[in-house]
Amino acid sequence: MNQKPSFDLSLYLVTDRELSLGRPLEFIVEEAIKGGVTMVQLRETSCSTLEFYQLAKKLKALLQARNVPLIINNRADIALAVDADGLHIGQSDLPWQVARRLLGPDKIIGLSVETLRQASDANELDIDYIGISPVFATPTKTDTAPPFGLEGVKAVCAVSRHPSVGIGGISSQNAAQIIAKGASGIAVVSAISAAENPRQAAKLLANIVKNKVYEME
Ligand SMILES: Cc1ncc(COP(=O)(O)OP(=O)(O)O)c(N)n1
Ligand SMILES: Cc1ncsc1CCOP(=O)(O)O
Ligand SMILES: [Mg+2]
Repeated sequence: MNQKPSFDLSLYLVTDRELSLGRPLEFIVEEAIKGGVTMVQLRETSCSTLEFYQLAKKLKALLQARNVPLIINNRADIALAVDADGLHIGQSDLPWQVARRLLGPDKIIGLSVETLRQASDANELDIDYIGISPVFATPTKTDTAPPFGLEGVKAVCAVSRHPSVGIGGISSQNAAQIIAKGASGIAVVSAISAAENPRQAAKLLANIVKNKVYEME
């Protein structure tokens, strides 16, 4: 019998090939895992369905071998096609009930919350984690709701029964504060994908999340 895989939100890499300085996606993901990434979301904003599917298939093989869950952004069809571990949806995506019906009880479903009200409403939903979105303004995604800021993260964590990750503008400079406000982890795009050394960047972030401290180098 299948069971929902246990998952660790500590350091969640969200992919973006456009920010990866010309390096292949597999390189970024492999290096990030070596540095301590615990979850990976395939999020590619300008790519055909065929290419998205092919990337998902490649990542599934790579991540399964390393015991790291693969989450697909937005596309339940692709999550099903590659038997991914889960799906991340936002407030304007497929409704969570439909996602749950399609994927079944054993897959991980993450939902973005953009307001405190959405966070408290999410307590009634059969989802597995929430993304606090965005914590800070970020050039990586500009069509967002107003940022929560650190006090917003604290308020969301206080009302939510779900584990949470902060996302948006997170770096080694502010990661510890997000964890200190009650989030289970951080989700990052540019802090790893655009880093000169993605493995080192992931290592530093993983250490900060684990120890809740900012360390120099
Ligand atoms: C972990 C995580 N949190 C939030 C988001 C944003 O989702 P959404 O609001 O649906 O925006 P898009 O990513 O679809 O542009 C996320 N992807 N991951
Ligand atoms: C996908 C997403 N959802 C909210 S902000 C964001 C992008 C985060 O990117 P970065 O970590 O580079 O700020
Ligand atoms: Mg979405």
